[in-house]
Amino acid sequence: MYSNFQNDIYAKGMLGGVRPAYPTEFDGWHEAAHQKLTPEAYGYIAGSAGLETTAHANRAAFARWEIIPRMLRDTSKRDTSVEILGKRWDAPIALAPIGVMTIAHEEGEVAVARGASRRGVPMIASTAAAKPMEEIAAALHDTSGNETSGRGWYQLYWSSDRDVALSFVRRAEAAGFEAIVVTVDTWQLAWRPRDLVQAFLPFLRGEGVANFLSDPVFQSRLEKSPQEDPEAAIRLWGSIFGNPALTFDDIAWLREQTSLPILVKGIQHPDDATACIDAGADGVVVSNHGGRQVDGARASLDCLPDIVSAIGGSTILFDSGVRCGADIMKALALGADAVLIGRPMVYGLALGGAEGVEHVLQCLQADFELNMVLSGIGNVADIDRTCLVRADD
Ligand SMILES: Cc1cc2nc3c(=O)[nH]c(=O)nc-3n(C[C@H](O)[C@H](O)[C@H](O)COP(=O)(O)O)c2cc1C
Ligand SMILES: CC(C)CC(=O)C(=O)O
Repeated sequence: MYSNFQNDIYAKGMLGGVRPAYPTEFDGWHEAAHQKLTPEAYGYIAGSAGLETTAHANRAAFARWEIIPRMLRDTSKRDTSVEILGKRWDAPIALAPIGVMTIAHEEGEVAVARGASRRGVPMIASTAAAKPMEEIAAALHDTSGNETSGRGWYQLYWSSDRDVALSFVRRAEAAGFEAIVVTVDTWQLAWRPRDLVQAFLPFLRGEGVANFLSDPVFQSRLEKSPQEDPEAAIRLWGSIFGNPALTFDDIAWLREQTSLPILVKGIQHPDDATACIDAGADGVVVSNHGGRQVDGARASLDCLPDIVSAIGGSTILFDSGVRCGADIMKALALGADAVLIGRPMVYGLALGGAEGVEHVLQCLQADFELNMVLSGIGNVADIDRTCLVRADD
């Protein structure tokens, strides 16, 4: 039971005089991480596009839904597990793909992988990770210590050099990642004022390009190795990173290249969701990239119900604005199969590396479980639209 964590905290405090090493909710993680991070790293992580209207809308959308807890329902048996793409997850939570995590902590995605596997939470490793995917996979699957083997998916930023994109998929298969998540909303960075005013883009100093620099196909495009001529390697990265020409036909093409499940991340319109499934994807991630791409875009949570109506039965994951157990419950009630945790995890990483990630996940798992059972629901499958009302009704 995840909620044993609550008892542990009280017992350690009252019997041993020890308080938790880190805050236990989002604002606390955010504030403490703000103190620790460099101004540039904080701006990159916390910032969003434009006036950050969409980032705020993501949160406001959660506030427009309210849970009506039901009483006197037997919740003595509780089950937070879900089945996603044929695999059982202990909780409806995975880690969102987040690039260049060495700006938050020196061990970057390796620490994220360790924290995630200790909590049994699947991790989606980003193409823009600061560590090569093989290193992340090794950390995920490392069962030394008391870690259990973790579960990983690979997030593909689809290069305009298709052979590089395919090489990433082949490497992901070989490294044991269990699904490919194609992110389609960020083939170019949006107007991000916090980064612009600090003129900060970590990739240009070689952070977050490890998957490219270590890739044999990428290397074959260079005259000299990335070690011999790092500047030329970064220039090539900049020119082939994203692919504005991508269409649903490419998703259909990818379907023929790999037997791994494919999810398309960054979907906000029900017709796009339908087209992804028609092209052979197994599901989508409803997401506006945490408000980091199209400022003025609709809140991600508000996009969810129409997409569920359009492609219900396919796998539907959700992110953008998930901060606490109640948010997880609301997203599930509106039809998501599971949610992805973004910034809360990054702040945990900044605070304490693998231990900080583990702590944040443990808090979210306990908070979710308690929210669910105290609402009179013993099983994730029973979370549905009847749990919620609109705040303005
Ligand atoms: C610092 C940072 C880096 C990110 N890098 C990636 C990435 O490499 N690939 C990707 O698909 N999404 C990336 N995202 C988006 C997340 O996967 C996710 O959609 C977003 O964080 C959800 O919003 P939230 O953190 O506000 O909940 C990034 C987000 C942040 C904050
Ligand atoms: C475009 C990537 C390199 C990173 C990303 O997804 C982000 O900063 O939101």
